[in-house]
Amino acid sequence: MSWISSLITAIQTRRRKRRQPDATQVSVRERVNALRHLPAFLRLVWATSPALTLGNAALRLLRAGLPLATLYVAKLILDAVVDLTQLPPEQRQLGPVLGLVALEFGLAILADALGRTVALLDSLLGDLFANRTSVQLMQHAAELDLDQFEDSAFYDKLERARRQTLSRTVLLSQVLSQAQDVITMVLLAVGLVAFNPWLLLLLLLAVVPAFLGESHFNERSYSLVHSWTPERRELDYLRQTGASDETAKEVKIFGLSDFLIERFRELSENFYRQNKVLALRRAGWGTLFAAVGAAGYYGAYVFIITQAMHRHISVGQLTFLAGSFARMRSLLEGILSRFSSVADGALYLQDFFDFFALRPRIIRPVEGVPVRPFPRPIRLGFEFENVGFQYKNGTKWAIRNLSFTLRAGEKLALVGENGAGKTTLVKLLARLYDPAEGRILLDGHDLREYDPAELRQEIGVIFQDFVRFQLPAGQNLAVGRISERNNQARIEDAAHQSLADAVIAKLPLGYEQMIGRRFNGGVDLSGGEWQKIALGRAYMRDAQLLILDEPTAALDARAEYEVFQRFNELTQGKTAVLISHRFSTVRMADRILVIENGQFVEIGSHEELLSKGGRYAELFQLQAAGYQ
Ligand SMILES: Nc1ncnc2c1ncn2[C@@H]1O[C@H](COP(=O)(O)OP(=O)(O)OP(=O)(O)O)[C@@H](O)[C@H]1O
Repeated sequence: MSWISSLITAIQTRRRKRRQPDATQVSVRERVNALRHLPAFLRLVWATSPALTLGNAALRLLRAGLPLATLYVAKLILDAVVDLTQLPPEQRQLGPVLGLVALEFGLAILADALGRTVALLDSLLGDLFANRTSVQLMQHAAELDLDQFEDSAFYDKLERARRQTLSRTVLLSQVLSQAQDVITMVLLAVGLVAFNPWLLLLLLLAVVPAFLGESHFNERSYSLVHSWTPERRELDYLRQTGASDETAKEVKIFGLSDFLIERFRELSENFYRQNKVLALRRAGWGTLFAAVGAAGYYGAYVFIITQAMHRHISVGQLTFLAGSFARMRSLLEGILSRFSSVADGALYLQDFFDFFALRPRIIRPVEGVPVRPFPRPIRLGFEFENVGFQYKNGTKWAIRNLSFTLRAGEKLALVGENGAGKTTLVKLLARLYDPAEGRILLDGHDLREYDPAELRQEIGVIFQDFVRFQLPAGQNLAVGRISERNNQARIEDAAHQSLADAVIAKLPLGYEQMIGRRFNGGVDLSGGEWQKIALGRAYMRDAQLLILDEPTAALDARAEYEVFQRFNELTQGKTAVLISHRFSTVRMADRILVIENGQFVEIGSHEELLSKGGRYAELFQLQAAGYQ
């Protein structure tokens, strides 16, 4: 049911929060500022493949000079033909003209070949770049702290960074094409300025309004998309919830599809309406600016024709100038409108770099300096000293003023009602979070003095909401110690200890059988069978502290009894924490810690606590009465 409650919370938060469209708009300055990310972006591209980047740049440079060369050869051809027509027929030599035509033909072939090669290099480089950045994204996400994942602003950032993988490869070819076109433009401009500098001014007047219009609308469009990130996340969530194997059962039983579809429709139509207004205005203004551009072009054309009529320029020059003016106009339009999309892409880069700028807080105390080595074996154990912790998005303390000792080698059971703080305590032990108050000591030293990676290696935790990996059965166990994934004997041993061996024996392909429904040929397991597999992961681990957080809730009574019998035998001398709501399991522990509302209530052995007649005794009798 957790997905339903998160959906309802999401909807309620959305409704409470009346969005102010202007608050998220991106200013021109921000867009231009975002261009500062381009050097870092190009460094990433270079690091992806220096050879492809260099090859691409060199070929584009060559390609940039071709339009000018082609126009010039065309001018030479026309002038030569006009000259020939002035001569008597017997003196007309076609040879030089044909030579020039052959040259232009060669240039055309070269331009085509270069264009294709550049496109090929772009796509190869783009693919490599997308792969590399996706890997980096995953690597960085893996380094971040758990509470960063629980923050919705972080999630939006992650989603934007992830979504933009494809557009970053588009941005790459846009930036490179932009550089190429600017070079072509400068070369053509030199020719135009030499003839008449006013033509250049006319050209700018024709194109700049279109550019400003284009950037304005791009900006609005980015703002709209940006401000809609949470809603898009919700749309994805609704789409997935409405049609996925995981939710189908409850959606059907509770008749939720109309509720989900209605919400989807409401959100998507709202977005459509806002987007439509923008698209219509963009199309209207775009047409107007294009007309201004055309007027500028034809004005210049008339001017050049008059110059030719008065014989100030030759026919060859006429075509050269008209051709280069037309070419420059389309180049300039392209450059200016691409400038908007490059600035747009650069804004997305900001999300990308913002994501990479997030730093985890739970790290080795001082990078590079040796940290306190993890004790092998643990001598004294763990000590909670007035520990307090509140979740970032929590409204109250999940744990407060908690002090107790988990002695080395003891089996400690945690007892408390739902929401008492048992799982939170375990997460603090594994340093998925750090306490906000007090401290946790390991053998007398603050847990923060140890390397968190080493600490986690020494701790094996199986959570109640363990992950059902869509992997073959053997690999699903091996995730407990992934470096041993090829050690079949160890996997089978772990399966035997967690009773998963009997489950796997029934699978058609045994340890090779894909489990879970997502992939072809996958076989799903029952809740209890999955738990046996997950428990096996604890035995794959060679940890000094084992924590089982209600991993047996779905097991039948006999299986749970057997699991814990084995667990006791197999963890002789090891420190262990068990969380269970079943007192038949809890009583097997050496000591039991009872917590309520995140606070210490009592600690002692089953017998001690029973004879004390406190909270534990009360809960125990309550459950025992249920069985009578
Ligand atoms: N990620 C989270 N963000 C915000 N609050 C949380 C989060 N996880 C747990 N809480 C809150 O912290 C408190 C303690 O939760 P915890 O999961 O530790 O309880 P528990 O004793 O393990 O409960 P259960 O027996 O139901 O598993 C609860 O009030 C819970 O709502």
